[in-house]
Amino acid sequence: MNKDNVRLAIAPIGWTNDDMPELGKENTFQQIVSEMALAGFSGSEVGNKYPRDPAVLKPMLEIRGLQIVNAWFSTFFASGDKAKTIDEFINHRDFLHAMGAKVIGCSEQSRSIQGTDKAVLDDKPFFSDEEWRLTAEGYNQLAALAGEKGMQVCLHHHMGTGIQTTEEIDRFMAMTNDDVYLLYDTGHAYYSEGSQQKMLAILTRYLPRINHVHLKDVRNPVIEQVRLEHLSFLEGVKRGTFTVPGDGDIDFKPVFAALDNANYQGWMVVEAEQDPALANPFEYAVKARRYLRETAGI
Ligand SMILES: O=C1C[C@@H](O)[C@H](O)[C@@H](O)C1=O
Ligand SMILES: [Co+2]
Repeated sequence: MNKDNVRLAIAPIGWTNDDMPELGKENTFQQIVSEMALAGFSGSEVGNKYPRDPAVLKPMLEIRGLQIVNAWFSTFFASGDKAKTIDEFINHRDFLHAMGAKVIGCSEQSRSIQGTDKAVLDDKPFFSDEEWRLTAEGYNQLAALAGEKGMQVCLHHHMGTGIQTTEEIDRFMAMTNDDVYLLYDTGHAYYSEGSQQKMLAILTRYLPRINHVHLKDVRNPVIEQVRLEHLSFLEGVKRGTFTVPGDGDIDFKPVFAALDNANYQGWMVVEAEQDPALANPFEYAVKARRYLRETAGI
């Protein structure tokens, strides 16, 4: 891939998991960011151990050659919580803007089962026409608010939510304006659609509107356990659904080729939540960095 176009970040979720704070609670903020830098990454997303004051956070990252590239934001438009979502979004946008980030990755969490004990492959929500209307209208407004600061908003399609499958991503992208972008997450696309081919089809269809990429690999045998035992998303994570690129069953070469051919300019973020007691986060960060050097040439 063209090194001038793409930069590499890693998410803290391998060290401390925001969805299950008991995973990695012993890992400190300073350890996390030091290990990210030592593994050879130049960006990070934001985790629950990070100081939220830009005046404190920025110098602690800068001294390690790191910058904040995005932070997760949950929206609740479909369930009618527009005013609260917009209020919180403005605070979040201003924090990310102060940190120098350019994109704001959001996930529509109305009726989401991602953090519950429901079976992720059986019980996901499906939005009504009215819920779709509210969601699209909300995201169009978020894009305008992001634009006020020269930033862009993107939707993180996610397992267990109303915007998970190819059809749902298609509907979301069709109903929103062109300044609403897609955060493409390889792991969630593969997990939802069950094949490399369908995972790639989402990527190639939306390349011009993808402005942020999460690189997650998956372990097919664990997804099979989730299916057969009707497990929740989080139970799957604890059993090892996800791992770093190159360590699981996804072939990332066509992902890199498609992004490169489309002249993708932006961040690619290694995001591989697993139990840090079973998968040492520093070891896996180094493994991911080596794989990206060898396979993507970056
Ligand atoms: O971007 C993400 C953030 C996490 O909190 C989430 O559950 C994970 O799977 C993900 O893709
Ligand atoms: Co992600």
